[in-house]
Amino acid sequence: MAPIKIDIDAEQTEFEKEVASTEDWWKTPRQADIKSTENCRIAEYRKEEYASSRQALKLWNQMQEHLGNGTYELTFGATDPIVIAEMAKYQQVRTHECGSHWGPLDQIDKVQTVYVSGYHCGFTQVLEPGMDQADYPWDTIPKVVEKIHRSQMWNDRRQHQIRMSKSKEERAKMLAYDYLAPIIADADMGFGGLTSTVKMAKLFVESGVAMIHVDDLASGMKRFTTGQGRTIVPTSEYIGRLTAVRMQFDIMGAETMLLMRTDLIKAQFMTSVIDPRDHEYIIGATTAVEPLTAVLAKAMEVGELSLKDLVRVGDDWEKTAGLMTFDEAVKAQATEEQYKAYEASIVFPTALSKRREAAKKALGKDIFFDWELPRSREGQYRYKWTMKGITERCLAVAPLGDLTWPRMDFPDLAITGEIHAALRAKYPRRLFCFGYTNTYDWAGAGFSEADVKDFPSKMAKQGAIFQIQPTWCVQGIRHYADESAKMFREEGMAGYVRDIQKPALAVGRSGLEDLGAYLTDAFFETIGARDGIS
Ligand SMILES: C[C@](O)(C(=O)O)[C@H](CC(=O)O)C(=O)O
Repeated sequence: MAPIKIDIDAEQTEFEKEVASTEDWWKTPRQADIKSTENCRIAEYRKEEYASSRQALKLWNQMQEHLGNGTYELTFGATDPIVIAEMAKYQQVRTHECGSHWGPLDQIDKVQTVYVSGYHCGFTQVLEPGMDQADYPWDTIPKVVEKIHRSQMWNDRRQHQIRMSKSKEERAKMLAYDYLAPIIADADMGFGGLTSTVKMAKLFVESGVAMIHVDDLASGMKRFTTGQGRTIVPTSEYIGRLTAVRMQFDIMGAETMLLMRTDLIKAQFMTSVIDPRDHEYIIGATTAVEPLTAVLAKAMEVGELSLKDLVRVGDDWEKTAGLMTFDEAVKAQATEEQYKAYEASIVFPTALSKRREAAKKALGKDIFFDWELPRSREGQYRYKWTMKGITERCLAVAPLGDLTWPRMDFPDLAITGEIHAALRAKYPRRLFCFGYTNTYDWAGAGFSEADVKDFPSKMAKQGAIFQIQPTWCVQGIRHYADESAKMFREEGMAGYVRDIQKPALAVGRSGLEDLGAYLTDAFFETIGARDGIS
């Protein structure tokens, strides 16, 4: 291929125009709360028009409305286009007669969006299924989002074709649905190195996603049956992941939204102590015991130990190690005045080395504290989650994205209230997410049915205007599939006609029009292909 001739001055003028337009874009209301990366000088910068931007603006506007009205979006996890098409029937009713005008605000109800769960995709959308370890290829969920978005666009076209084949009088009697619900997808921890995070962010924009969430979990270190569930990465690594996404969205000029999730709540481990912002929360031994790994190695010499056996050996070791944070170790040995003097001399973020110096100065002696001794066989450091630690981390990354999600698998308005208030003290328009789990025992925790009904609106009043039940796509589908399989086994077609076909046809859900029978035939009419019969 022969090189092209470039007018250097014209090229420079065009690039400066692009830079100027990016800086103007960053001043729009949608972008105003975001600290974009100063990357628009990156030569790769090319602002394109993306469906992702259209859908992100739609989602952002929905959120502004919820923020203004004290309402909230509550949706559930799904990946099947048929499920997602049915979800659209519980969204605004749009009448084509008034263009793309949405139904009145009071018609905005829940289920205005679609959530794509990593937990679900890691089992159903991959060649090799598995538990929610986010160990599947990083392009798995972007491809699922693209499939969903294409099906939404197809349904929108199909619906338009049917409607415009009818008279105005007939159309006035027909319901129309907004199939183009914004899609929010689980981007897990960004999938390893920062370049894979950048590529994943690019693929998500090109897939039509409206928003993704990225968390601070360590890759592949979740444990599900031993109670040692969550390992997180240092604050610096978390910031790196989110900055990689922010940079890629900025390079593309995409309006795509970023939901920043932290799994600090109930986290027990951290992969590294490289960031002094985390030192306050790292747990160490305060007695000169053998390293835990040496004790575990000895225990394993006597024979095969299960994970739970190893946890038990670890629990026994803990009783001798005096595990606590450095501040707790100082407090245990200081007088009230000495501890006050110690606290007054440390400012955030204070590395352990500085804390040791401050303690020696305040107490006149060294404090024995060794965070290496409790390290696990995978090298994890012990971590103590605190409200202060969560708030610090959420504040550190807030300007990089749109919403904050301090993930917790138990509904506690006191915890979310404190964290959300701390964020809003600095970022008054901060929006939040809350996710529900499929196993929480609401009744056992004292919630009445009325409490459960009211919980989402109470959470919304704290700013969590985006709420998800991500695992309906596993628990819900299993439940209905189980019922259907049982019905087929026990009653065959009689059960199918009674329980599925009759109620479905009663509301016109034959499946034909939903799968495009009219549109396909319209192709034949247009192409003029005749098979000699029709
Ligand atoms: C939201 C989530 O990331 C998902 O993959 O759906 C999971 C869901 C769950 O485990 O309940 C999560 O919250 O980690």
